[in-house]
Amino acid sequence: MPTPPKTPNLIPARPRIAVLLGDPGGIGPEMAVKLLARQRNLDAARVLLIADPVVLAAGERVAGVKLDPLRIDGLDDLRFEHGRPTLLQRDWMQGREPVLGESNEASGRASFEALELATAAVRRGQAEGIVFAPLNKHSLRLGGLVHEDELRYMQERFAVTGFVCEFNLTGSLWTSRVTSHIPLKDVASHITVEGVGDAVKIIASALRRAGVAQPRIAVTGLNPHAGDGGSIGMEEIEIIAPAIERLRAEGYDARGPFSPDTVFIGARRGDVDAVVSMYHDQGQIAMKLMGFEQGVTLHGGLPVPVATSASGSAFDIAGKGVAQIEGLQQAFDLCVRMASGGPVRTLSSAETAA
Ligand SMILES: NC(=O)C1=CN([C@@H]2O[C@H](COP(=O)(O)OP(=O)(O)OC[C@H]3O[C@@H](n4cnc5c(N)ncnc54)[C@H](O)[C@@H]3O)[C@@H](O)[C@H]2O)C=CC1
Ligand SMILES: NCC(=O)COP(=O)(O)O
Repeated sequence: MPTPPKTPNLIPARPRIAVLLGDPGGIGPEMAVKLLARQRNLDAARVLLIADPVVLAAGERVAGVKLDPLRIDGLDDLRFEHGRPTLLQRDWMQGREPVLGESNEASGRASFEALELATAAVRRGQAEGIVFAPLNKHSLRLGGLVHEDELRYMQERFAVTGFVCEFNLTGSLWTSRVTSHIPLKDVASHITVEGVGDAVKIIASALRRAGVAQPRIAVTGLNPHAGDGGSIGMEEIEIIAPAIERLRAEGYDARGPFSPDTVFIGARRGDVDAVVSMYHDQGQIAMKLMGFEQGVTLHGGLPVPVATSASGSAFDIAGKGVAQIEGLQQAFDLCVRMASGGPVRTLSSAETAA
């Protein structure tokens, strides 16, 4: 009879994480290769790298590192060896080198197909999480994405009928948003009592899972100065304040509506655990200024953690070898912790370095 391990609690769960290179024309391949060149990441998880070989080779050249993957032919053949990523490669680019610094159909298709394969691995019960290096939404569209964004695409692939929402994390502060990747001119018509309620509830639930028993959630207004008593717009009075009242009656510690331009002053000093904004830039400009390098995006509402860096495809520095990977590292760490049932917060730089 085999001897049971003496210290089972110290054995890492090593969840299976699908890792994607992101947009071939950007810094994603370089970032993903740098991430997987860190031995501690291969010790923490069983990595399934899904990649086009030409894009991977380009990423290796820019990063100045060569990975030593275990190659498999398909998901039916999935296996892992400790300390090496498993590589499932597909010739999406048909042998063509990625064109750095631009969006095009080939890049979009390669990114999109890799995402499709990663969701297939999850659906087949062969991966407990997904981490992708930065995608580019314009390329994705050229490559066939018809959804609002990759989150809504994954929602459909995972047959999630409930509300999904992007979370952006920097340190211990979280944000969610009522609208996400839609034109600014359409935002006001998408702000509803139900939408505000959904965005607060989903982040409250995520924070509770992260160990915050009664999350304090600040809700922004839509208009300058949260409407200034109705003199600069009525959405606060007619929609957002009633939504907050309803949430408070249901037991949520929702506060506001706060002026969108100043809400992060209190949030930064720890007055709240999360900020729910009405649209992308209300939250992301502040979050990126507070911690662009460490920022993480988590795709809330999906059956498994799907995480990426807050930073994007950075076409302006593609191929230069200067891409930082702290955000992607944080995304990977968070995904591994969530997939193995551990704490959900992001770590400080000192903790990450330890
Ligand atoms: N994780 C993801 O998949 C994300 C994807 N995006 C996508 O990226 C595309 C471009 O977005 P932008 O707004 O131009 O923002 P961006 O984050 O790609 O670039 C903004 C600025 O930050 C710099 N930068 C970005 N990442 C860096 C890194 N890792 N190391 C050093 N410098 C870095 C860039 O050089 C640029 O000056 C869009 O299509 C957007 O949808 C944006 C954010 C996250
Ligand atoms: N799905 C990742 C993503 O869209 C991140 O970009 P952002 O819109 O949160 O800036």
